[in-house]
Amino acid sequence: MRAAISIKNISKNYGALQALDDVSLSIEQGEFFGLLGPNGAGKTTLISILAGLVTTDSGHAAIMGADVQSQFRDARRMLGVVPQELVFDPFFTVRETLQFQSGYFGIRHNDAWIDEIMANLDLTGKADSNMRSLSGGMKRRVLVAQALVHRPPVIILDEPTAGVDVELRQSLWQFISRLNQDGHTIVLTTHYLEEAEALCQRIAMLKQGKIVALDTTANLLSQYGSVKKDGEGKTDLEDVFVNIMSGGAR
Ligand SMILES: Nc1ncnc2c1ncn2[C@@H]1O[C@H](COP(=O)(O)OP(=O)(O)OP(=O)(O)O)[C@@H](O)[C@H]1O
Repeated sequence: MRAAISIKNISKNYGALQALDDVSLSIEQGEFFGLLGPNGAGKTTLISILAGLVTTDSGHAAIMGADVQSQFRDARRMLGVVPQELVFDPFFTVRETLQFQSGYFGIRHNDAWIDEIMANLDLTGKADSNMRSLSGGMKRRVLVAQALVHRPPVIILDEPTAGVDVELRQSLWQFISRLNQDGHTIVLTTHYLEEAEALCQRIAMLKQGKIVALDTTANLLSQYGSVKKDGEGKTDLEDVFVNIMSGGAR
């Protein structure tokens, strides 16, 4: 079976800064995968390369077998990206925003699917509201909806729960988990490590542009978790993250 995402020896410099240093990674179809790392580790740069927004200096990446540069259109059609930044045209309504996004992928008459996505994200009541009138959390829901209009098999979410309330986080995770159960490949970046621990089957950790850990969540916990001094209490992904990032991993 083709990998959902294949990344081979990718490096990327911004001037003197090496944002990615020979990164290789394969994410299988149907995985719920976590891409973690401190601020500036290179997560968004990697996602931008996969989305065709940033070019690599060396290496290759493919989405469902389609090269992100030489087969850009095919690769982009296979991918839905929920970006970190809340960027919208303030004059469109929610429905228009989603129709416009469908048009970008050459899809007409997409209203039945748009209605279904909006219902799942509790956006139906806001369908005719202008984007500028929405709260930050509602805008975040529209970003998720936008990523799904063309029914991509692979979905990347770049810190989708930054600054959103508990209720939305939970409904978002229910919806994303259901998409994963339906066979979608999900890649998540987040600084909420308890979310990654609960949701992701496998995790890669980036530090200064390099992959410093790549394993199942269970293996990372058993190999890099701290044994609490009093012998009580469970180790968690935050322990693992701190241990790996401080270089103190066993
Ligand atoms: N367009 C750019 N020009 C110059 N430097 C950039 C550019 N984009 C990113 N960088 C730098 O590349 C490095 C990696 O940034 P990136 O945004 O990929 O990290 P990140 O892991 O997504 O961080 P965060 O968790 O803060 O979102 C950082 O040092 C950043 O300042």
